[in-house]
Amino acid sequence: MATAELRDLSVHIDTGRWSETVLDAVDLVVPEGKVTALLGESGCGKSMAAAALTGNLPDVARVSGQVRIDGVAVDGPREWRALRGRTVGLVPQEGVTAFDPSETVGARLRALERRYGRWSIDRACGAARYPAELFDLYPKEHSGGQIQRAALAAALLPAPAVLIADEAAASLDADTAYAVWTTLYEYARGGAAVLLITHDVPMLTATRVADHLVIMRGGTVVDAGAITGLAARPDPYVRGFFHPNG
Ligand SMILES: Nc1ncnc2c1ncn2[C@@H]1O[C@H](COP(=O)(O)OP(=O)(O)OP(=O)(O)O)[C@@H](O)[C@H]1O
Repeated sequence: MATAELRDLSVHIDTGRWSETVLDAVDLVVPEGKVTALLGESGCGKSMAAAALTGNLPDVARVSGQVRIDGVAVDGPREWRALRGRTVGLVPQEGVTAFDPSETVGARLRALERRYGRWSIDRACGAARYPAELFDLYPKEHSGGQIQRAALAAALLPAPAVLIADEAAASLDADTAYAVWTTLYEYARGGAAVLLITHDVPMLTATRVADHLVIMRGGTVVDAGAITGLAARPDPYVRGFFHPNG
């Protein structure tokens, strides 16, 4: 198993049309055996943090600081290629981006099962609540919630030591979302480092799946701790997540 970390990580993006510091000196630790939840307003850099932790930053990004997996700084596409799958897995915010559009989801899942020889398809699809009846469909033929669950199954098949789930339950009904959150909790308890990016604070507070919460704003980490401590903060931005009506 492995811990994933961002150390003093800054990411600057200059597309030519505009330029922005999307992560600014971010320190973030995702420890093994635990669920860490990442919260923050839309556009504050949560998905960029997920991209950094999985070696998926845009090519145009200028990066300083370190990404460490299991204490070792990772740099360069070759190193990331070696880590993806078994060591680091991502459930992307848009599940469809986890798949090749020209291949059915079932074909992709079967290929991952063969390639890694870790979890079985039945186990991964059961844990992700992805029904086998959909195997013959292409990614675009799925609903948002269906392809999100397929993306979770795909990420679980290699049984990664670090699993980053970017709004993995966002398009799901409450019961299915609860089941997916339970899966992520149990997966962490099996020893993995799990980062869960979410806007669903009511589910977070109701389930208590997260051992630790990290709060971002404007590309920086502004606070971190357990739910009870954070919910009692005087800072209106932090407090607002837990008491939306004041
Ligand atoms: N591929 C990209 N290229 C350039 N800039 C990007 C790219 N993806 C995101 N950004 C910019 O990076 C900043 C952070 O975006 P990010 O997707 O990390 O936000 P987020 O906190 O995940 O938001 P949300 O909750 O809405 O998903 C935004 O200002 C966004 O415009």
